[in-house]
Amino acid sequence: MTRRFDAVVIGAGQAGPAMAGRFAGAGKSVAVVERERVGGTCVNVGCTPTKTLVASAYAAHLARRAADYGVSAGPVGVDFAAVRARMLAIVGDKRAGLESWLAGMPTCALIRGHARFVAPHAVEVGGETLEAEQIFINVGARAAIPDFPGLDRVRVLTNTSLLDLDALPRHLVVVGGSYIGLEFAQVFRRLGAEVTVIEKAPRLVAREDPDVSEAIRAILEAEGIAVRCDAECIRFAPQGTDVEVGVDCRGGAPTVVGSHVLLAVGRKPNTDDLGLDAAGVAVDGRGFIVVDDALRTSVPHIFALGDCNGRGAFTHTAYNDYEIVAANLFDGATRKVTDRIPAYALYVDPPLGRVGLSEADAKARGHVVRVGKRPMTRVARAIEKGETQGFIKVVVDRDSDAILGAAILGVGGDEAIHGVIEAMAAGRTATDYTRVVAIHPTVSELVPTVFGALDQPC
Ligand SMILES: Cc1cc2nc3c(=O)[nH]c(=O)nc-3n(C[C@H](O)[C@H](O)[C@H](O)COP(=O)(O)OP(=O)(O)OC[C@H]3O[C@@H](n4cnc5c(N)ncnc54)[C@H](O)[C@@H]3O)c2cc1C
Ligand SMILES: NC(=O)c1ccc[n+]([C@@H]2O[C@H](COP(=O)([O-])OP(=O)(O)OC[C@H]3O[C@@H](n4cnc5c(N)ncnc54)[C@H](O)[C@@H]3O)[C@@H](O)[C@H]2O)c1
Repeated sequence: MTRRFDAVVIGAGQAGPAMAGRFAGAGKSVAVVERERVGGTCVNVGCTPTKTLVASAYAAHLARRAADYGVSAGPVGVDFAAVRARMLAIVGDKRAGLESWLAGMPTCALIRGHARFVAPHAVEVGGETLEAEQIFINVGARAAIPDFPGLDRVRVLTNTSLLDLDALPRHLVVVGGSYIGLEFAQVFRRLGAEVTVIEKAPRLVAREDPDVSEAIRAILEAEGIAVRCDAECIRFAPQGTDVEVGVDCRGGAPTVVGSHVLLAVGRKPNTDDLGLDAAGVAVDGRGFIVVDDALRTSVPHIFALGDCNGRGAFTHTAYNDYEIVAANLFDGATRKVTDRIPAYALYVDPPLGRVGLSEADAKARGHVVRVGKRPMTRVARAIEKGETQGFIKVVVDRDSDAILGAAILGVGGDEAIHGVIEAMAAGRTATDYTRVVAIHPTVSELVPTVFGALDQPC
């Protein structure tokens, strides 16, 4: 059987449902094909569940520190089943909300199953062919599982299967010390597990400046997380019911034994089983769909949005991909993905808010930079809250006074960074920022001060 639509959207992640909504809102027919769960990675196994866990872990951490605030809370216990139940309830609500939103659109059909191209204008789902004028690929990514020696002899977890555990691991070994690895590492440590992080690079979150990496490492180690960097030749072997991880670091023991292992070494686009050849859609060497500045693939009526195009790996970048494509198709705009200023947060606690270039990247691109930095120990709000780890750092182009980037590692850093994001989006200079009158007492109020104290020792 063949059904015809104005548009077919493959994947109900962060861009697809919104795109379907735009078509349906314009009275056009649209099919959304989803092979797993509506809401994709973010809602089901990414942002939403992890941030509920971060919240539970924070509550446990603060309860243990209650005496610091003059509060006696008694012994702190963690009910892992209740933590999970809270997580599942919030995830379930969010997914159900999206499902009912899609179901409420009269010209939108949600079709369950795996979609595969059979021609440039046609995909097949469960024996049925769906034809459309335009096709939008929003298939996301999954955990990369490299072919480590011994992997076939042990059980390892990914961000997806870790969420299925119904008991707290005794000792979680996290391979990969970046976003996914570090968020889970701190969560499980705070919930009561022993945790070791193993990272191949010489430092954690190595795409950040060294001072950021060092501060994050210090925060995690202070909570009892063991960190092993420079780990070459990861290999696995069973040891009873435990798993031995060979690490070959420059220093320290050559193996770490844990009850559970999480692999968090990057993501792989879900493009290998999509029949892209049948449509003539080109991918790069890592399987990401090649797109132009307007997110068109090598086939003009097919667009790729979200993690599968390699232009971003965040929920807000996937959604922004939708905004760009929709504005260009429906509103006559000429928006481009290269206009996007990179911004993101790492949800360790305290969080790292980031925008634009790091100091190292700015220098590598030839900027002569001025840097402003202030530790959280000198931020009134952080002192009052009793959470003084981290710092505010801004990077400015010496010649143009342009704001190049910022990092706020500290309490409220994920929110306070938005002042800088918005200033950069509005094209404001560092001098402009020094004239902002911010609310006292906030972490944000120190950002103008930092811009006004460039090149000064912190
Ligand atoms: C543990 C974790 C935590 C994260 N935390 C954050 C965070 O705090 N903030 C943030 O911004 N980002 C976070 N991310 C990243 C974020 O989840 C992704 O960037 C985002 O979900 C990408 O959205 P997407 O629409 O591109 O793809 P996805 O959300 O992955 O959706 C793709 C959908 O396509 C479906 N699909 C795939 N192939 C097919 C097919 N052939 N046929 C039919 N359906 C198909 C999949 O089942 C899936 O539902 C996190 C990711 C992880 C793993
Ligand atoms: N807060 C957020 O917004 C958030 C949270 C989680 C995930 N995400 C998204 O998910 C994506 C994937 O996250 P990720 O942390 O899996 O990937 P990543 O690419 O950010 O980091 C992978 C880490 O694993 C290390 N690594 C690679 N091979 C290794 C090996 N053999 N042994 C030890 N370490 C090794 C890398 O050096 C790197 O530090 C991120 O790029 C991010 O966009 C975002």
